Amino acid sequence: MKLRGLYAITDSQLLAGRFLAYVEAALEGGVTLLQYRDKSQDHARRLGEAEALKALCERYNTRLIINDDAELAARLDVGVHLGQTDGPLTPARTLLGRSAIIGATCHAQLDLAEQAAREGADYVAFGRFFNSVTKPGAPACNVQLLDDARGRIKLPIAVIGGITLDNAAPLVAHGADLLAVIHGLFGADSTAEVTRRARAFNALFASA
Ligand SMILES: Cc1ncc(COP(=O)(O)OP(=O)(O)O)c(N)n1
Ligand SMILES: Cc1ncsc1CCOP(=O)(O)O
Ligand SMILES: [Mg+2]
Repeated sequence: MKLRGLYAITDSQLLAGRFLAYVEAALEGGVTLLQYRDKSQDHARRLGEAEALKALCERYNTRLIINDDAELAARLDVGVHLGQTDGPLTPARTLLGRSAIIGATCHAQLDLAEQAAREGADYVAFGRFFNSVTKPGAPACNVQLLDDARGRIKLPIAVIGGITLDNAAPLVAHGADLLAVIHGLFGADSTAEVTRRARAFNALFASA
């Protein structure tokens, strides 16, 4: 499977009261990867929501990724995204098996991406590229990093942080494979607008 296109990420506060409706609207518009990102410790709710997302993803032929939590990913037999403080990649691969998608946060550092590749990641993620309402304190980087990554990083590259339809095109032009988006996708007033945005993000790849 080619990892290229929109990488939709959920946010439990932003999606409160409209969680599954907005996720389904995004899937309707086309989502390559869907990440369940919930920073709470409410394990029962997290399990229930992740199971509901897995069922939705199966209907839309989309791969589900769990943020931070390799154990939950293993329980659901889906992929995981691990940041630099979320635990090592090698045991996660052992736990999840060869076919699971495992992604790694590399901030603005190519050496972290090369290390993640050596440790068996399926994609690497750089960011934040723009101001992010969701994670304002994330380390900043710019498109020069994507230029530098060309030739050095063979894995698909996800970009994240403040990405909207207005600023995403240069990231794709500079080699991004996956646009990882929270607010720029789900910060919409209606399900119809979420679907429109998802389609528009994907269209950026068709013309690249
Ligand atoms: C696709 C993608 N890229 C980066 C991140 C950030 O991961 P991390 O640094 O572990 O921060 P949190 O998301 O856990 O707050 C991500 N989740 N997804
Ligand atoms: C999790 C994360 N890591 C770096 S920026 C970010 C937040 C992305 O959310 P948004 O698309 O709303 O800026
Ligand atoms: Mg994390």
